[in-house]
Amino acid sequence: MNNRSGHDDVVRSERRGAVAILRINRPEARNALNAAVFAALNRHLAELRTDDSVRAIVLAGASGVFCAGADITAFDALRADPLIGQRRASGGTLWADLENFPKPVIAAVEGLALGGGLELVLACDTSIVGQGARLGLPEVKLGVIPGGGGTQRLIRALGKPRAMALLLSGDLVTGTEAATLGLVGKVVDDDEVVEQAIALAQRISANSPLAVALAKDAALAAQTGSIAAGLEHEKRNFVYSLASDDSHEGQAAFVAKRSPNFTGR
Ligand SMILES: CCCCCCCCCCCCC/C=C/C(=O)SCCNC(=O)CCNC(=O)[C@H](O)C(C)(C)COP(=O)(O)OP(=O)(O)OC[C@H]1O[C@@H](n2cnc3c(N)ncnc32)[C@H](O)[C@@H]1OP(=O)(O)O
Repeated sequence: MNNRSGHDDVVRSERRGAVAILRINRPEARNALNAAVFAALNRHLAELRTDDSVRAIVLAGASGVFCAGADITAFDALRADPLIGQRRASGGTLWADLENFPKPVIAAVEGLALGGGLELVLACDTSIVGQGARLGLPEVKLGVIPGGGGTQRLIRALGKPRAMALLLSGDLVTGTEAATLGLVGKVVDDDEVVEQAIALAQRISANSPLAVALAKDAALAAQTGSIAAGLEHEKRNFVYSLASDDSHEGQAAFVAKRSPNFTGR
């Protein structure tokens, strides 16, 4: 079905054990983001948040492309949306919901991650990118600027000189260059991206879900506050993890020389 109609399968979900894979599915528009995609992503995340059988998420795109950014043909809808000015970012709170999701989210970037597509990557915890992929924030070439957190997350990821060069030129970089810059987690062969992202998600899923959530929560605090406040946040989470059933199970499994069976409590 032509997804330009905004049909509900604009985001497809599949499972690999404890890993949920979400695929943006608008190949006819290079997986460009529109209201239907945002609504579907929000719905899937809401379901996965409370599904204890899911321990990690992989975000990917259909047909060998991650995402070509916001749907440029939807700009009129954005202009007409009275809430855009009041929203923290265009597209609502998806970006922050993704960044603060209580389970790890890994972007599997094949082909293209442009504009809002790269902003999705930057909101994820980490990313696996194909060496030949092209990434960038070309918004300034369209007379707009990133509206999904790209100006803030790019400078935190790369530092001012490198971030400004990409942000103000709209230049694209390859997956290999992105890895060298520190824009992505890992670069792999183009045909291994999704499987490597799933493999990373599966390794994370074997760990204590509670410890993973507490570690992510503490690490994210480093992006917003002082190191003193971040260390206090880490200490609170450490003490909480030490008192958990999972920490007792991890200790017992080590002593008994067996694999732990974590419950996330
Ligand atoms: C009202 C409530 C709002 C809800 C939320 C809505 C979305 C809000 C998101 C807000 C995000 C924050 C701000 C972000 C802004 C942006 O991301 S701006 C867009 C940045 N991206 C680009 O500039 C990329 C534009 N596209 C291209 O450069 C090229 O198309 C390509 C991606 C490099 C692919 O080129 P090629 O392989 O040569 O194929 P094409 O023929 O060019 O494209 C194939 C078809 O796909 C359509 N398409 C591609 N990109 C987009 C896009 N971004 N938006 C819409 N459509 C796109 C292209 O038009 C072709 O379609 P057809 O002509 O019908 O075949």
